[in-house]
Amino acid sequence: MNSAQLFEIELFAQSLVKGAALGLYLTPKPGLVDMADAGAHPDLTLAKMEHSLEIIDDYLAELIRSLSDGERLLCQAVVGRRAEQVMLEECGTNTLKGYIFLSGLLLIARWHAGANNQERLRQTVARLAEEYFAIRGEEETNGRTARRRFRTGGIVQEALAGLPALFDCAVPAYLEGIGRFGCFTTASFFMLARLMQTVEDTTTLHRGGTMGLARLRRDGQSLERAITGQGDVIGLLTVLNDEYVRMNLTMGGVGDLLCLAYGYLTASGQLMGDAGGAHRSKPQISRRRCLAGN
Ligand SMILES: CC(C)(COP(=O)(O)OP(=O)(O)OC[C@H]1O[C@@H](n2cnc3c(N)ncnc32)[C@H](O[C@H]2O[C@H](COP(=O)(O)OP(=O)(O)OP(=O)(O)O)[C@@H](O)[C@H]2O)[C@@H]1O)[C@@H](O)C(=O)NCCC(=O)NCCS
Ligand SMILES: Nc1ncnc2[nH]cnc12
Repeated sequence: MNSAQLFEIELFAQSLVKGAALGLYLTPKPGLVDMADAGAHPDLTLAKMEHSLEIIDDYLAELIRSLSDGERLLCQAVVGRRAEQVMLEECGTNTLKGYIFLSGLLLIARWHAGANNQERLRQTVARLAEEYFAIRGEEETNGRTARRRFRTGGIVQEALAGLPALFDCAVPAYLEGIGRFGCFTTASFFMLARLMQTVEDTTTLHRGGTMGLARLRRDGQSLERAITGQGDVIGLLTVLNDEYVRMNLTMGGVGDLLCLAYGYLTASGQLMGDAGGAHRSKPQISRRRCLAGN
């Protein structure tokens, strides 16, 4: 390992931490913690989530140490488990459990894949996930129960398939949003809308069953329609958040994948649509269509 490689992977890790912060601060998000409230998570606060960002930062740094020491995946899995425990002990609850796994897997894959090549990265994620789930002992988690009960793949299938919700859904949606609306916030809600329509979120299934997931899909469609039809997007999201709080409905998997997409977009220089191949030109910022400017 040379210093350029180390510098690159450290930048990648920083992007993943930044991604988690961007995902957290996007407001409003139905059911999730944001700057306005804790959504349908009475056990969470913004301060606890912010503390989780520090834990993620330390955890990714520890993963880099393990990788640069040439350790095997099994050791990185131990580092991940430790981070889950630290989060439980210091925050008193699961804050970003899914993100610990997803960001760690993507970082490890980036290390092994070398260059910033999306196809190679996806294949490496899938290969590592296969290796990881072959050695991992099963435990009784909400996710496992939901996967069994609702015959769904959840985070396990997402990882084994090379993160399609990230590469086929969230990233293209964000870039399409930037191209169409020229606005970070609108593109972000567009990405959120698509994720809501796509992710097999086991936290939603655990809280609300198949009806809950169907509701998420419908709300994702309504959100997309509001964005493309220039409706009251913030108003809609605020109403949905109130309803999710009342119904005890959430979408932790969508939240994690939103954070991961921001992280990947940052790392690949595409967050502002101004680098990374397909989107080299600066977006045309139209204040009329930009929610942030309203
Ligand atoms: C592989 C593991 C991540 C274990 O996963 P499993 O599904 O068995 O366990 P869960 O405890 O359910 O955690 C999975 C979390 O993943 C998020 N998620 C859900 N669906 C998806 C999806 N389709 N795609 C991606 N991600 C998804 C979700 O995380 C968010 O929700 C959390 C809140 O969840 P929970 O505590 O269940 O919610 P509540 O309803 O509040 O619970 P109760 O109070 O009712 O009990 C929140 O933290 C978000 O992050 C799922 O929770 C894994 O544990 C593992 O193997 N880890 C190993 C170590 C590691 O990370 N290694 C890294 C490198 S190898
Ligand atoms: N903002 C958020 N609130 C609750 N769980 C989450 N998982 C990922 N992001 C989240």
